Amino acid sequence: MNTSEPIAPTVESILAAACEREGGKERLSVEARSFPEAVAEAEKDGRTPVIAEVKPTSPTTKGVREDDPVELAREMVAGGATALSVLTEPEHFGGSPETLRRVREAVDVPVLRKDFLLRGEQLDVVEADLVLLIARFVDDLAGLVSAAKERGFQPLVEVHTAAELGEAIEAGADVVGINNRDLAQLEVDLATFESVASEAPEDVLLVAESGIGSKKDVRRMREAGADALLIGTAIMDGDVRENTREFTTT
Ligand SMILES: O=C(O)c1ccccc1NCC(=O)[C@H](O)[C@H](O)COP(=O)(O)O
Repeated sequence: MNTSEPIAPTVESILAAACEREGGKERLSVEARSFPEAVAEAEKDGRTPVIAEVKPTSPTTKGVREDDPVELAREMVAGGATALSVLTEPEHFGGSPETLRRVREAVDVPVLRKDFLLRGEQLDVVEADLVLLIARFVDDLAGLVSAAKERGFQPLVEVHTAAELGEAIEAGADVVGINNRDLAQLEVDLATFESVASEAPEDVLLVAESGIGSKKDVRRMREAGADALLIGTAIMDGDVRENTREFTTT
């Protein structure tokens, strides 16, 4: 792991499970749906580019959403989502690679694989358009970014600090997610995006992640330079089509 900070016990447990998880048997080759093109299309239509997250549960959410994830995904797209994020982590988030496979087959927007991937062979478990790589947790970030690109995935490299942003750029990231949730302590602060985004080069596509719960938050992240927003909890809480519509229209 790429940090010496103390880590919350839940995150220790997530990482221990991620270390144990096996990779795929054969190297994948993916024909990815372009995320930058989907973002440009949303902007052209006057929709705020939102990655809506199919997140059945999480360590910081109460309860589990039992509805069919494919139905939820279709509703999110009907609400104007530019892309979807699907949890594939089974132990703490109620996700699975099979859920991602079914969702990607059912929709035509780009789909992000949301997991805690640590090694190249773990990329080979299921096809997706984007894969999340968390700078803080990956030892060889440049190696994993290259491994993802070689397979055809678009890596979304997640950072939480300006130093991690520098590592992500150095590693070849074109799409960077700035997570407002501190994965060491699980605290959320939207000021994180504002301070880290101000250090980002112009040509990087910036995604504001976590803790976005209102139109006011959307405006705040957009004003700070977010090209797109990743929203989970606030979309999963209630009518997902209406919630997605609320965030995609300003
Ligand atoms: O969401 C959690 O509880 C969580 C706990 C431990 C590690 C990661 C966690 N979330 C990962 C995410 O990045 C979010 O699912 C995503 O950014 C959406 O956030 P939100 O809109 O706040 O649900």
